[in-house]
Amino acid sequence: MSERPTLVSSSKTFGGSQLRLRHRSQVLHCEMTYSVFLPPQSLAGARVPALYWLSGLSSTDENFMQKAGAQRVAAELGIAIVASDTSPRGDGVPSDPGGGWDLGLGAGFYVNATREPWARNYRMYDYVVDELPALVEEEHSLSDSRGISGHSMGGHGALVCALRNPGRYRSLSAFSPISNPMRCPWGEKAFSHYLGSDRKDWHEWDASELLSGASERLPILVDQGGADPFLETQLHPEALRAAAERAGHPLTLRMQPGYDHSYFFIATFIEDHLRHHAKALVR
Ligand SMILES: N[C@@H](CCC(=O)N[C@@H](CSC=O)C(=O)NCC(=O)O)C(=O)O
Repeated sequence: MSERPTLVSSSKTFGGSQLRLRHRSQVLHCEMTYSVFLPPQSLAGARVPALYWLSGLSSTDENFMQKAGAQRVAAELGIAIVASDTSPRGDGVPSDPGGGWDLGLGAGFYVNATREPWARNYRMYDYVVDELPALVEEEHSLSDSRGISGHSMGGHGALVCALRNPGRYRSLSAFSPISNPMRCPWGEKAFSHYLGSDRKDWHEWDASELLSGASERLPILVDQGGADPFLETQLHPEALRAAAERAGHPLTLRMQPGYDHSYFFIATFIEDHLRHHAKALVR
């Protein structure tokens, strides 16, 4: 069990609390910061469900909380939101030797790295699936009714975390996910560093590969901007659609004409995602 987090900041919003906290991660061997929105129902003593949010490349725990505009509807629905950082951080944590923003700091890809120099710190999968929920459920009196969502690299993370852990999440969605990381430049770069060059080891971290063997058919909502500059090179939602059709997996993939990859797009459709999650989380 991790030691108790310390409060970095606290602001009242929509009758709830927007908090930022730091703690020592046993899994990542570094200090980590996370953000949590607690709805008014939580402050009144209810043990509320939580939506876990995973952000994309170059983000921290703050991007979603500051830009997505999720708090008003989360307060109405009585859902907490927990946003993780996107990689381990701090002195001694390695990053991209080439100085890129698609590997290393801000780019943990929500996998457990097996290769050096990454293996000691880069265990974001264990962090977001196990360590962080255990910590926040205890610290903020959240229920173990969990949903998961994310954007781009975080959309990939949300899909993989849910598909690998039947029963752990009650709801799943993603914005512009990297749907087939084994077959796009961002994923190939990250996986070859974190997991090594044997592509057989990559399958278990690729949502389009995992769908066929999924033992749970959790409905997935995906929104994808039609004017996203990364759509054709990096994201490949058509691979996820094809895998879902082959597997008979319930996927609602909505192409949204004219929208790009930014948080302006996420802010436009976040309410639909929160209501999708609430159907499974709020009883
Ligand atoms: N740092 C880069 C921009 C990288 C970028 O576009 N990141 C996206 C996620 S991309 C896939 O994971 C993002 O969410 N950025 C944060 C934000 O608040 O928009 C650059 O400077 O070009």
